Amino acid sequence: MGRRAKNKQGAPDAHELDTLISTKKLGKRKANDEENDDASASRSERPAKKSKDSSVKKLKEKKGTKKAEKKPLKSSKTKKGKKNDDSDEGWEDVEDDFGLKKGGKNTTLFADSDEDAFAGDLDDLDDEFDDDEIIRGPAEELIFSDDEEEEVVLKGKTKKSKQADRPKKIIPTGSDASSSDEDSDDDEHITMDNMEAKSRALDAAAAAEAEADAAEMGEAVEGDLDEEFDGMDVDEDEDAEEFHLPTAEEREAEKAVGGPELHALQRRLREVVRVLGNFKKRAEAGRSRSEYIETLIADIGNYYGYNEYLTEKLFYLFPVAEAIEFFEANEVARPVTIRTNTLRTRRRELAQILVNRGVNLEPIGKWTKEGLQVFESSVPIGATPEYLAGHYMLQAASSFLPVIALGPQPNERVLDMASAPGGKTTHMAALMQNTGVIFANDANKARTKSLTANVHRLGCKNVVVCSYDGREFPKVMGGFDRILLDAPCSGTGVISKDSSVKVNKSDRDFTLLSHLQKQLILCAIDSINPDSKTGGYFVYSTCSVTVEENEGVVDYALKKRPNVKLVETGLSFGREGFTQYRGKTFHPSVHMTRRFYPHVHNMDGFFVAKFKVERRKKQNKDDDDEKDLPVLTNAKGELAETEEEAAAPESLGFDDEEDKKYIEDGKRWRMRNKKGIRPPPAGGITHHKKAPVAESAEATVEA
Ligand SMILES: C[S@@+](CC[C@H](N)C(=O)[O-])C[C@H]1O[C@@H](n2cnc3c(N)ncnc32)[C@H](O)[C@@H]1O
Repeated sequence: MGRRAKNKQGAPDAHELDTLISTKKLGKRKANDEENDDASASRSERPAKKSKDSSVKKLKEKKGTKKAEKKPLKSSKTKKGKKNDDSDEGWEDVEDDFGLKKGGKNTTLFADSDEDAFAGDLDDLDDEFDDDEIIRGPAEELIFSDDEEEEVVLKGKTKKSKQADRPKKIIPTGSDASSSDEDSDDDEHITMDNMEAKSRALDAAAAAEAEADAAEMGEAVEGDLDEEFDGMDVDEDEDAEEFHLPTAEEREAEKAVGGPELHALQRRLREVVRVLGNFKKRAEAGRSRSEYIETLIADIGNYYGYNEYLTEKLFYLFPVAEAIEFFEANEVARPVTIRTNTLRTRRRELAQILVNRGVNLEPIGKWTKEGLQVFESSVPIGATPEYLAGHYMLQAASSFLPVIALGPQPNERVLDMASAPGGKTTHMAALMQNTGVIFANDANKARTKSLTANVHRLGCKNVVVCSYDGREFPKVMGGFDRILLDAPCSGTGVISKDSSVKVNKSDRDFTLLSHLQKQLILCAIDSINPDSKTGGYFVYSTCSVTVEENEGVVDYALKKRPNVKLVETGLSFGREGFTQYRGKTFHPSVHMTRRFYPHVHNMDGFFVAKFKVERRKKQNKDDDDEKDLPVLTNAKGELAETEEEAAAPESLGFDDEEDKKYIEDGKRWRMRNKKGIRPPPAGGITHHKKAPVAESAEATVEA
């Protein structure tokens, strides 16, 4: 059995993953769909509701058994914390659309996490990520349905809980690999005594697993499809009716009547994967591999509700069997994780308090000293007193990674070029122990509201919030020791959070986004001080898994800026970036970039690249690239004659004349605030130049 399959996140049928796309697994999807009226455009092509097949029934039985096995929170402290709770209360669903039932009223606890990595299609930016709702959210209690199916009522629609069982740990661990149905063992519960030991054990297992995973990935990517499938336990029912791959005409006819019947679609998916596993042996005479692939892509799109364009784009990232795992993982919510705000508390103390409140949690693993994974909670995790006091941030595990890779140091000057709502900014502030300065920028002014709120809530005192189009840098500011560009992207890594991505991205979106990303990456590189004594590092990240938004952008930067090189991210897990992809070849050092996947690491799809920026050498006048370089300016926005001049730290000095009025304004402010004196305006009130903000992210893309 492929180890990747074993380590998949704890979907209700995760323990059955030794069969790659078993009937049960496909059945689960069907069950979800039948009960979720959220039909997307492409899903409208799907067949109308049908009665549940036997596989779904089997799945239900299984789930019922697992529910019965589920144990209540154990610690006495927990019980104490739950004294007013119903015994069946607990964590219902950790998706972004947490469902709450109270007195028949349906409410949504979280609009989204603090982190909200997705920001691709710049049209959803204003509303999607505003976490005010989290801050103000009613402290209602989750009511755990007694129903065997664990259905929750969400916004007037019935939806099956995707988190019926306790989710698996983030990144594959030894315990995951050997996990059976009993993944909610009592001894997995954290206590203050076992926390450190458990963390160490987890870390050792995770490191070993990550290593094995990387090795396996190497084999899988290079391996022939036939080999990939040969060892797999793909259903092979000898008695089953012989499988016939439909012809193009037959598929057209099928489409005309609303697509294939669901059961037939499931079977066809299975069969095509099986055939592709050993094409020579299993293929129908006279049919080509590309016919099978074409059918499979269309069927995956149809089954999981993606448009064909995106299905194909994502499909080719993986060997066939693994692609199915990826699509399947996008149907399951990722675990809820929180980041301890070390400016306010310690992880140990936070864990203790939350355990007392009835939260079942564990450290995420060795790779983070701040992260905790929440398994269950009898209190709303986004409305505890500790949350409100800024002791933690609700933050996807993947979002820790670029900050860890960047490693900002105390007293540095740092730029977070696209920072709202501030998950990573506040993390950096904590690592810098509130020293130095972080310019937290975001082009979308509306989004800086939640950014500012988070900065205040978490007690970050070294953050300056600003709102420029990132492409204005280094014209507005430069000379940074480190920069993070967590770029606007398509969000293909966070489909489990935002399924609209499945249908709302076109070829044009990807072209425009990667163009914007390429512009931003050059501006970020040019804003680094190559002479930084402590840094000179830049991290590029996205919550997308497509190559054109990741390796394609990184490779472009390497070509355009010979003064930068990729360095190791320092992250202990993650797959290597592609150096070759569908006919494209990237710089060999691109292997140092890291990819993270939901089906492998049990976290959102993510990409991280770390660069070291060196001083630029004089460019050859005949260099064709020269004309593509942006106009060089120094930190004051003046045209710089040379690259050295543009990058020179001296250019960052204050211009006394220009700053005089700002200094005077500041003095008057202090007088007024301290003594209540209303100072006369000296030369009138100075209006700071309005920040040039990108009209909107959408406009940026449309441009
Ligand atoms: C992936 S999100 C950032 C998430 C953030 N780093 C965090 O951890 O909370 C990308 C951000 O880029 C911003 N953005 C879009 N276009 C931009 C541009 N041209 N310049 C700067 N920011 C931009 C969006 O408003 C969005 O907030």
